[in-house]
Amino acid sequence: MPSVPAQVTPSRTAMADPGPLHRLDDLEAEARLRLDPVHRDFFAGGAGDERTLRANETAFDAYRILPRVLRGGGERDLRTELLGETLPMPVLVSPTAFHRLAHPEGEVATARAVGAVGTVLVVSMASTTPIEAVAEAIEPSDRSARLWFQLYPQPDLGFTASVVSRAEAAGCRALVVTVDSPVFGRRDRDLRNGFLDLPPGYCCENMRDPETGRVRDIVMDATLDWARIEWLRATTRLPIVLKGILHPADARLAVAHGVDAVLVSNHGGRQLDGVPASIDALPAVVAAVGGRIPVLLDGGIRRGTDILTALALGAVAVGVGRPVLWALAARGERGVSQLLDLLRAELARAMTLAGAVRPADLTREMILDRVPG
Ligand SMILES: Cc1cc2nc3c(=O)[nH]c(=O)nc-3n(C[C@H](O)[C@H](O)[C@H](O)COP(=O)(O)O)c2cc1C
Ligand SMILES: O=C(O)C(=O)c1ccccc1
Repeated sequence: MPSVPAQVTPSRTAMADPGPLHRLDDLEAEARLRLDPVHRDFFAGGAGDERTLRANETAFDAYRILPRVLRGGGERDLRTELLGETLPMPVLVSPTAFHRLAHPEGEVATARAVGAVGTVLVVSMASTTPIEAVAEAIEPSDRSARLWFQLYPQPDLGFTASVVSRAEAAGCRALVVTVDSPVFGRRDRDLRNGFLDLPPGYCCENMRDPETGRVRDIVMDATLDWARIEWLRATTRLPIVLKGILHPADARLAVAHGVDAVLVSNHGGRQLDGVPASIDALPAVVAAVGGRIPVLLDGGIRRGTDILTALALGAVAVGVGRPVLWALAARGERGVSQLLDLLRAELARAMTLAGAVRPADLTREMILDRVPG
């Protein structure tokens, strides 16, 4: 029998081509081998007992797809209109912090991969690469790629305005304002691991003060209210997306305040534990918005069939968070490309099998809900 080396942790330099990607789950397993366990817990974890974190994925089990047959149509057309632009598919990359903890190339690798596919990367305010460098990473030939900027509005309005100006100047096409975080969620894994801050050598580059060069801490602001959304509306001409809407009454208020889109999200189960899975909160928000603005969703999207279910329940597009971090940690830029290609292929196949040529063909009647496990 050949001897097996005791050292199983693959080194990055020695890594052979990982080959094709058949299953999104494989990325998480590969990432686990490569990540510092403390960072892995930060990426994987949720708030409290992680009930919402688990629910985001398992809630999809209660929905079944009722396909239509004999509808023909040939090749699928996944193009999606969103905020005045055409995306190649209804999938965005949701904002996640600290990509350089997943891979040395960090947000630059993510941006190159998303750029090549031509969809939207929502760059986190807690990015470990400055927004300008993320924008530069996208090849000029990938001009259809878009960056949106995720903002935690800071109590210092002048500083908030300067961050928004930076995002505008870097070419970001929308502002995604996270509204589910008036305070940081309590995450037991991070507390137990003592993960409180970035390791030396890393920082939230978008928090650098334009005058002093000092990097500020991100403040989760419990005074944030609708008046601040009005202030933002008057501060920027960029479209505003509110991220973290779950209650239909808030969706109505968002429309009333001239917001351009809402993103149904529970922050991947990292803020208030015990809130519904995103997919379960979606139908009521869609009903409240009544088609006046687009509704997006993130949380627990792992399969093309999950995307199909969300679109049929009224989302215009979905975001993926953790899968991108696993892809980046496991395989770098190539992993993120493979992940997006896999989701696109799975969605196209699911739509073909369900008899939908375009996302608009996916309707509420094609989903059976409350199916017992
Ligand atoms: C490690 C990590 C960091 C995140 N950082 C941010 C952030 O900086 N800003 C934000 O609005 N949301 C952040 N999120 C939430 C994601 O944007 C998204 O809502 C969530 O990950 C979607 O769920 P999924 O991971 O199941 O796809 C983060 C999520 C994770 C897992
Ligand atoms: O961890 C998060 O979910 C998150 O949103 C965040 C925000 C600021 C800094 C680090 C992470």
